[in-house]
Amino acid sequence: MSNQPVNKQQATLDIQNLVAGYEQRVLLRNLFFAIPEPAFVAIVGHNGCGKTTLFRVLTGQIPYTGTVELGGQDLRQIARPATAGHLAYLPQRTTVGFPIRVRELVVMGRYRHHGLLSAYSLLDYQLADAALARVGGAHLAQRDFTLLSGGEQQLVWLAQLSLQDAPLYLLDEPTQQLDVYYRRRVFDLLASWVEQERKTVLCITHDLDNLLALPGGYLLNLSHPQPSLEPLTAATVSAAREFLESEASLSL
Ligand SMILES: Nc1ncnc2c1ncn2[C@@H]1O[C@H](COP(=O)(O)OP(=O)(O)OP(=O)(O)O)[C@@H](O)[C@H]1O
Repeated sequence: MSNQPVNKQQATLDIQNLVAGYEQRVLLRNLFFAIPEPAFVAIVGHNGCGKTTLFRVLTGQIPYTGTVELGGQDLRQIARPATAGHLAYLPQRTTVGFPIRVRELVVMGRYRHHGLLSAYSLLDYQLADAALARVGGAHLAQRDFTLLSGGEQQLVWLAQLSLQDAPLYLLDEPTQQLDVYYRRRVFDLLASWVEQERKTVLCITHDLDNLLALPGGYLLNLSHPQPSLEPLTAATVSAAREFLESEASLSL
């Protein structure tokens, strides 16, 4: 296994004939897609169709057949993709079991520059404050993270994630617990990661309404019998909604 430095010019993902699941249950069947340029990709589909399972493949947590390349490198050759800086991952649920100030948690997004528990510099804290401000969470900086609401905690994780500076971001329902204002704000933030920082953002979401306002990208419907990347437009989002709302799509 090698952890070669990430080539930032190849911030793409290439998946060929991916098959993955659990024991007797195959959830991802012969999946093919390639993201040639930094882009926003909305991953939609029914509960249990395999969206998080795809992220478990990409983060090296479960076995698979087929090939997956991150930035031109075979995923099988990368020991821990997140630790090595190839990607940053925000799971659906993340808990912290001890009291910690929000600012201290956010600054840990700089861990690859320092190690998780080493001393962070003034610059690191300035970056952490700026990241919190960008998600609309500046007022939370001195609060105890464990006492925040679920939505406030989600904003803090997004701020921490933005400091990780990886070419590929995997977000599992990042707006799940947020109110309507912050949902819009988070999607705008993700769009800015693509446009201004040239990141690729894979975002699992059931929030189809907010996808309509995004400036572009792709849609991947994993409930479809043969999922493929489609351009993210009002027409494709409406078609995906119609498909997912139909009784027939559940039995496919
Ligand atoms: N470790 C496991 N062993 C066996 N089955 C599992 C395991 N983890 C998940 N599953 C099952 O695999 C299926 C797909 O799970 P996954 O988390 O990928 O769904 P999802 O598309 O992300 O759903 P949701 O929208 O509800 O989050 C589910 O039925 C789940 O119960």
